[in-house]
Amino acid sequence: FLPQELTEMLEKWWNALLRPANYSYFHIPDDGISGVTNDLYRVVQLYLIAANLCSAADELVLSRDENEEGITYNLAGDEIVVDTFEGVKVWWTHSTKKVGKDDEQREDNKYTLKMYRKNKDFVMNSYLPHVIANAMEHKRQVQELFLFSNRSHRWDCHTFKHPSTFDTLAMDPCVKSRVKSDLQAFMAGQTFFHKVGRAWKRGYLLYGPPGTGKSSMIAAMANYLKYNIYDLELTQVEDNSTLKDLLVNTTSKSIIVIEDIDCSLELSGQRTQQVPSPGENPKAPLESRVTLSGLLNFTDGLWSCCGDERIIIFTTNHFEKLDPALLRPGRMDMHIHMSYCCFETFKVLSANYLSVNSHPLYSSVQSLLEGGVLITPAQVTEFLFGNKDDPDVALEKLISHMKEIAQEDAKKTGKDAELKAVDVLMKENVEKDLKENREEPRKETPESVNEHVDQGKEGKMENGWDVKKENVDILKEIVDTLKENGVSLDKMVDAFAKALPESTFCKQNRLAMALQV
Ligand SMILES: Nc1ncnc2c1ncn2[C@@H]1O[C@H](COP(=O)(O)OP(=O)(O)OP(=O)(O)O)[C@@H](O)[C@H]1O
Repeated sequence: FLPQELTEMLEKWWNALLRPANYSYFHIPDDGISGVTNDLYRVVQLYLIAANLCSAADELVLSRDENEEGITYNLAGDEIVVDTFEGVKVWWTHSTKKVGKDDEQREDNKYTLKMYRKNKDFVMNSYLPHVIANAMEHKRQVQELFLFSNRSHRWDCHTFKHPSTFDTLAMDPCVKSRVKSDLQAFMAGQTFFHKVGRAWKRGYLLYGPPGTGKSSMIAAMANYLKYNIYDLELTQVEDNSTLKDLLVNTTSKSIIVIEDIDCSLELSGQRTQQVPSPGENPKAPLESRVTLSGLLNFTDGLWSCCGDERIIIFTTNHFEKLDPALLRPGRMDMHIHMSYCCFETFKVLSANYLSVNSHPLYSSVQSLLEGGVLITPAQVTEFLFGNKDDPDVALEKLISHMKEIAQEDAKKTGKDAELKAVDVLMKENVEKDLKENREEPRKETPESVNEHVDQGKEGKMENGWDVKKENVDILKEIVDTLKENGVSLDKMVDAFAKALPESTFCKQNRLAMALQV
């Protein structure tokens, strides 16, 4: 047995002797200079998997990290895999050597990249950047995502496994493809953003009623981009300075979400730092002192550039309540309206939940939706999920629910039309009365109107005016019967008005009031 040093020296000479003069070699050990882990080693490992080169080898070493789900592949001792990039051929090998003695023995692993000497510069300047880019993309695709939530001044980390994707998201197909293209352009936009001097970030405002898929959209975005999510609960943030600490501690390639921005803070008008009033605990956690200007400093001020490739999303159910400062062009780059179900949306949900792309009942769903029934995707999914094994039952139940909504709406609309008709009638009557009497306008009071009303015994009206109860009851009965027979309220009002003798102000008013009841 020869001492280790001598063996190594002989090995070196032997290799040098064997090495053809026209080849160059790059060694990539797992331990970098001064004992720091060499990240390039892991990058090469990922690249060989991503480029499917490992599968070409006959012998592989498999391992699994307890924190990772997948298996890691490595080339076994004598395996050589060939890669070709832009017509240039290179060879990869992997070797493991035991070094040190007894207790201090450890394994040194390294990849060796062999190339023709004439291609050395190309490998340095083009091939290796290609290896790194591909490995990073692969890492992005397979890595776990995390959801961070803020507790006071720090982030708590949770594994994020939300199944929502752009395929499962039901929404207007045009809007969906616009969002996807925008995200793609953003991801690939590093050079562009830097060229035009803009921070590499993008803001989205998602708005719409509850249950239309705003949270699902955020999850779909995160899964699509492979970005972690920072769910920022503003009411838990003490002040602007804590907000700053939290935001500078978010990483690149992440989505920062502030949900229900209209409810998170009384943002409107608070553009200046609030000062705690005397006696108030300056650290009071419930009374957030984050201001709109503090928040805006992070969305488009200097601090927003502490980290690249970040997306900021605000959501709201009440677009109209937002401060115009938040909506200013250039602040939120894209406003995305998540709306009630349309037929296209329904078809996506139906395909996902029931695995059907067409059904004889689709036409009924379509006409109800196109007839103006407002139902959220969340409501639709309840019917589909609850009956996912029986599309007939699922669709029948959904249709009957939608009919109920339509009837409710018709009732409400009827009431609106009713009130509108009363309004018009009363206005016309006042004008007519004034014209006929050619008097100065007289301010009507309940008492003065009552003077017009017949002297019979009264029923109390909602508006405080008194009218004869039996007349109101009869009128209500007639109105109900006509309604049941599908006579519209406008027609009823017309018919009643005509049926009355060329009447006095008080009689017509009584009709109007009765209808209002
Ligand atoms: N557009 C949609 N596409 C697919 N599923 C949806 C959609 N909208 C809602 N859903 C379903 O309804 C559930 C609730 O929706 P989600 O939480 O995304 O709505 P939201 O608009 O964020 O509601 P809120 O404003 O109350 O937070 C989701 O888990 C999903 O199953």
